[in-house]
Amino acid sequence: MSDDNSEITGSDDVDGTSGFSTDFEDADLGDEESNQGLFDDLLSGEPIFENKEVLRPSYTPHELPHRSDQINKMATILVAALRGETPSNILIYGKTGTGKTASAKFVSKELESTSQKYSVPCDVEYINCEVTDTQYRVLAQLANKFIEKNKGRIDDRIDELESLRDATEEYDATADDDAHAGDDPTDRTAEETASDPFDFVSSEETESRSAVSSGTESSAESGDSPAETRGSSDPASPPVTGTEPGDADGPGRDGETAIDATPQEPAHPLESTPFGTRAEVDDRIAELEEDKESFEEVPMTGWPTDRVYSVFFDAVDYDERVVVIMLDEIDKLVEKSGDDTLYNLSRMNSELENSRVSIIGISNDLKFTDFLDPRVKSSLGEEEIVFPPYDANQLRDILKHRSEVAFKGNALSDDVIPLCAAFAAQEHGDARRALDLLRTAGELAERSQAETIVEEHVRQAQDKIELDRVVEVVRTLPTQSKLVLFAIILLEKNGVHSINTGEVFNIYKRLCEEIDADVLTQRRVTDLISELDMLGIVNAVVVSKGRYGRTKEISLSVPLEETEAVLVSDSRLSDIDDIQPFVQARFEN
Ligand SMILES: Nc1ncnc2c1ncn2[C@@H]1O[C@H](COP(=O)(O)OP(=O)(O)OP(=O)(O)O)[C@@H](O)[C@H]1O
Repeated sequence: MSDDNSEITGSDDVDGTSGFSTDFEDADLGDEESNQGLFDDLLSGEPIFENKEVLRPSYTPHELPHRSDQINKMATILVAALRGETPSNILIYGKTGTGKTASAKFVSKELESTSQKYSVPCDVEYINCEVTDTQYRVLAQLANKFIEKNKGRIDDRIDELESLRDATEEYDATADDDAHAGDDPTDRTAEETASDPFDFVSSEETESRSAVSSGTESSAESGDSPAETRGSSDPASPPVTGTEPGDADGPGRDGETAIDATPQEPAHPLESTPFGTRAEVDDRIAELEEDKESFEEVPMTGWPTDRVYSVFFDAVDYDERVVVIMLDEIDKLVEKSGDDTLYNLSRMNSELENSRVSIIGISNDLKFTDFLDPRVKSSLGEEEIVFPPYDANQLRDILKHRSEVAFKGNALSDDVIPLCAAFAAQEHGDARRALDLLRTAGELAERSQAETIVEEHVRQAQDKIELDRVVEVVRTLPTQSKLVLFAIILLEKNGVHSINTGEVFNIYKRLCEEIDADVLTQRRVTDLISELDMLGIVNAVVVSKGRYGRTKEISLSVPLEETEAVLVSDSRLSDIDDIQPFVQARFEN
């Protein structure tokens, strides 16, 4: 057995790059000799980053400079939820990277934590409609989230009720014992309390016993019966269960327990609860178990939408609470599947009995409400908050805040942040782009083992990000557009300048034949060239040829080799072999 272990240990050694060694001696030797320092050099350079994660889009910052107006406005509207009222619906607009999602998430986090602090039930649910883009999926996702929350709450309640039942059982058993024993309960109480003052159960037992003494013996004198004692208290005040305060079946337990449970008159566990007997507690537990069983999760496809809606509706209305539903990229939902979801969500409040729903819609597209039913439009846009683009100075502040945590002390030269901010400000004031630039510049500096990030790294980062964008756009083009682009690339590669549509079409046709693709008409190919122009991949300008009319002159606006490499990585286009002679043959014709 120990041999086996030594083998495993030896082979698991991270330094053992020469392969598996079977005993410790080999492994030790391997440490020295087989390690060729692949990672050592990289590790030895002073790392530029202190914490790179804070520059990633997934990181939610604790501070959002230049967004306090928008954040305060959101908070002013949503505070209604903490008062148990329904907040107005909110529409948030702004271009990409202007901090809409980050601000909305920040506010909702605050809202949820404050609601917990003051025990006001309020739930916020976030949905990204770019991913969840049909009514079915939105409702199903919401239904399942609320079912999960409901189950969690039911479990908590059951736990509390079980503790209450146990405490009652114990209390009753003790009451019986004492009634038969005829001891002096007061003496025993004192002894037990002294023996372990911090033991909750024993002290509760103690209290129970003294309660028995006062409830049975002394009450005979005072005329109080235990039932009367119980009944006399406020039904809304808390049970003495020893469990954490929660939302069992009546709020506001804490202080009152302390006041009620005087040493002389310790409370019966069911006092101040809506339950008269242990059996009633058991019935309530059974009822909750049944509720829990009755929730049926919605499958991700297959049900009629009205069934999904009704499950969602019941799940939301199961509890008294305010629900805030945050629909990010809401325009994508409307674009893909119309405004039915928003219509259904916005009319829910008139039918809900226990809960209230409020919607926050977030969109990049200022015009999407033009496509909404007027009723949905007015209900959704009760409040509108605009997120303007950041200017270069604001981006500078944002980057400064983040860079303090992200980088080592002297890793940034002075001109880096202003340059990143300036580049991103040109791109419609996009904070995401600014952060990407800064992170990529840092990575490039780290890769070249530089000690500081300088202006040149930022410029390289700008080129790299641009190229990454191009690669992504080209990679996801439909095959026909790829063929048109390939034709343009082949022409450029062969030194053809001022390429016209006819030339592109001829090469395109040959490429289609080569890979057995349908050949589109020249008019359609012209449209595809215009689309490539709009994506910034080619530049197509209309030039007048005098009496020969007008024609389009096309040139590539992206790096040729990298773009070609992306195209041939497509399995269909990679079938085109020996491209060079093929194009030349075309020109010799
Ligand atoms: N004021 C700010 N302070 C710090 N970071 C910010 C600020 N505004 C935006 N960011 C950061 O910029 C990035 C983009 O922000 P966010 O996702 O909130 O933009 P958005 O407006 O929702 O964009 P999109 O519409 O593309 O989703 C995130 O990493 C975010 O943390």
